[in-house]
Amino acid sequence: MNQAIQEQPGTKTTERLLYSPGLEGVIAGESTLCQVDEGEAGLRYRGYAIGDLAEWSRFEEVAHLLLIGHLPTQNELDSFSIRLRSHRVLPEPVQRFVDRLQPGLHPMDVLRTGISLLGLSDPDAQDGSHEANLRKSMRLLSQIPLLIAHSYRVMSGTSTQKQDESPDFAQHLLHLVAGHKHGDIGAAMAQVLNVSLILYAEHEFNASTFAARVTASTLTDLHGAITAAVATLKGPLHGGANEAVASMLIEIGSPERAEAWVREALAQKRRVMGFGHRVLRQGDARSAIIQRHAERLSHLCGDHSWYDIASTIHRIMREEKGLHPNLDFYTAVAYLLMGIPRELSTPLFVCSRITGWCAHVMEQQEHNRLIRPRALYTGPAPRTYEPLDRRP
Ligand SMILES: CC(=O)SCCNC(=O)CCNC(=O)[C@H](O)C(C)(C)COP(=O)(O)OP(=O)(O)OC[C@H]1O[C@@H](n2cnc3c(N)ncnc32)[C@H](O)[C@@H]1OP(=O)(O)O
Ligand SMILES: O=C([O-])CC(=O)C(=O)O
Repeated sequence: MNQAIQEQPGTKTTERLLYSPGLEGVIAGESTLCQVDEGEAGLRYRGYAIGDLAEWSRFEEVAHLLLIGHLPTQNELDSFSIRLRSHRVLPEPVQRFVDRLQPGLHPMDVLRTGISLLGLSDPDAQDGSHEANLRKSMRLLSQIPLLIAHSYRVMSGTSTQKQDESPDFAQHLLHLVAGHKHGDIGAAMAQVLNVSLILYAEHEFNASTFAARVTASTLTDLHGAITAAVATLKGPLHGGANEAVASMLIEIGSPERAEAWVREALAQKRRVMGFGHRVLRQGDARSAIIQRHAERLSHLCGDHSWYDIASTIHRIMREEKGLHPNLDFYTAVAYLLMGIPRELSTPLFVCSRITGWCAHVMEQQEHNRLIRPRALYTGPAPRTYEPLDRRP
């Protein structure tokens, strides 16, 4: 038994087992994918610092790092990108599902069901080998943006975008979800989206990844594990927080209203979305990176209002609660500036986290042990069974 865990506040030991509500502080498995550290090292993917990856890489390089295991050479990146582009098509049954969607559905629910359907059409559906899982992961990485964009367009009754053949993942995604963006501002938006995809790609045993690993640990299929992960990400305590932050910024509307709004929320003991973290109690290294990009994009767009509302909330939360923003907070500012519909904020998270999820599913299945913890029973003491006709 791990001594550090025993010392966690709120943990109780039963006769032989340890209990930590919400599994806080529990090491639930091993992983080579990512190191979450609040200290100097910050966050690292397979050993590489998040700051370096965000500064220098294309998202496809990070996807290659997580899925294949190393940063690609130029040749490897070219063939990885060509493979991704070749998968930019939705299978017929999925396209039919999309074409019949009605307005009013949440894009995360559509995505969850759509990914499950993609599993039915996948040519490797019945193959659970590592090679097949890698092929499925690559297909999902390309199909998910199309699924999100096409279904959003059907549900909102907007016209179909002209096909964008850009080889660059972030540029293609921006075109799909926010339309064509021209000139320097378009290039800057694609660059910030690229950074946000890198920051969102992986974060060890967060709730959605853990859900994927629990599902994968029964040796079920990859699409099933990813469907569970998408359902888990949707909640506002996890990935759904980026949409909730966008809603909050829109509701506040102008920088002058921000301080009163957040003080009122705190007075009513409401949670302010985009703040706090189960593990990163001293701050989220990713937040400072996306904040810097959101501020730069505000200058370039000549629109400071979202950023100013956000920085006022940030100041009050620090002063009043000592809480730090997490990755979702300033990401919402960047996405609003890009013209991304707020309901697509969490689906965009999926476009990136699919890499981390798939890498975890493969890692889990390669060193599998069924994930099956215990519960601390708190129900009634043993009692006598009364047959139906003798119950009062
Ligand atoms: C990509 C991601 O998934 S990052 C997380 C995204 N989620 C959010 O932004 C939602 C808002 N944040 C939260 O709800 C929480 O901070 C969580 C769920 C992320 C972490 O929660 P926990 O580890 O369970 O923290 P916990 O609930 O113990 O909070 C500790 C204290 O901080 C307070 N607190 C935590 N987050 C917030 C918040 N966002 N707003 C106001 N108060 C908060 C709690 O009320 C609690 O105060 P108390 O001790 O006076 O009761
Ligand atoms: O680690 C977590 O609990 C949540 C998070 O920041 C992420 O999934 O990126």
